[in-house]
Amino acid sequence: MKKIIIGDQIVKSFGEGEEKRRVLGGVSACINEGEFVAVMGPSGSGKSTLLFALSGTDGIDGGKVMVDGKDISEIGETELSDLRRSKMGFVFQQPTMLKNLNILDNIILPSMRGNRKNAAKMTETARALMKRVGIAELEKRDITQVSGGQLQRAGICRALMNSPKVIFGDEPTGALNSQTAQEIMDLFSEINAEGTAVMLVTHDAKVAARAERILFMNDGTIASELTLPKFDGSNPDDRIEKVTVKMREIGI
Ligand SMILES: Nc1ncnc2c1ncn2[C@@H]1O[C@H](COP(=O)(O)OP(=O)(O)OP(=O)(O)O)[C@@H](O)[C@H]1O
Repeated sequence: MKKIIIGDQIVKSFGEGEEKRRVLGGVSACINEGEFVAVMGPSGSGKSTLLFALSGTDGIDGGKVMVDGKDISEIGETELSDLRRSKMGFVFQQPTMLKNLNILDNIILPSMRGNRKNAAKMTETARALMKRVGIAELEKRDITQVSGGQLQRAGICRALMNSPKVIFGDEPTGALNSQTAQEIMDLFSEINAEGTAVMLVTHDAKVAARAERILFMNDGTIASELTLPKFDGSNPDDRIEKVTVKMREIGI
């Protein structure tokens, strides 16, 4: 299977001098085309740091990250940001959106950079995505006039604007009630079933159980891995049970 992202022996530290702390201690992890990967582990184990390293959002101190066959340390800032914009989408716990723009413009804005000529096409794409995730009627609303779940749907539209090869999510359901979280996870599963790879950082076994590979981090390393069949909606409870058993086994 083709690997879209390869992280090889990634080392990352924060702080200086005596305060310096190694957060990733030589982590190797990849994302295959169309794969759904979850990253679990205790708070502070390095999950988000790994996500930011693999997506080229943050630099690393050692090792290598390859995106679509390119070593990202060997390309300039502009090429890296183009690569991130064209191949990756990002969904966070709470989408950061601009208060003075409506939902539609917030979805379009990040993909417009350097591409103003395509405004009509972008609007068309955004409208199709909004319809698809069930928020078509909200395009003119301010971001303060929608629910947390609706805002997260808008965040997912924004992440999908450039048809990325991979979507990264950092606790995308962390701020949602369980019903809305389930709906958002259904959306991630659908997006993945259509061929987009997904990597989600989560503390929630229910969320991780949607993945086909779960990386369990501990203290800056991948302590264990669990593989499940691709999610097709069947046996959700069995999958969650497998994840929780594994979590207990490795003590997280
Ligand atoms: N920009 C930063 N500057 C300094 N320390 C940082 C920075 N980002 C992360 N850290 C530290 O690195 C460690 C790992 O952080 P990270 O956010 O990757 O953990 P995590 O497993 O995602 O945790 P959580 O589940 O709480 O989100 C933590 O001790 C954190 O305080």
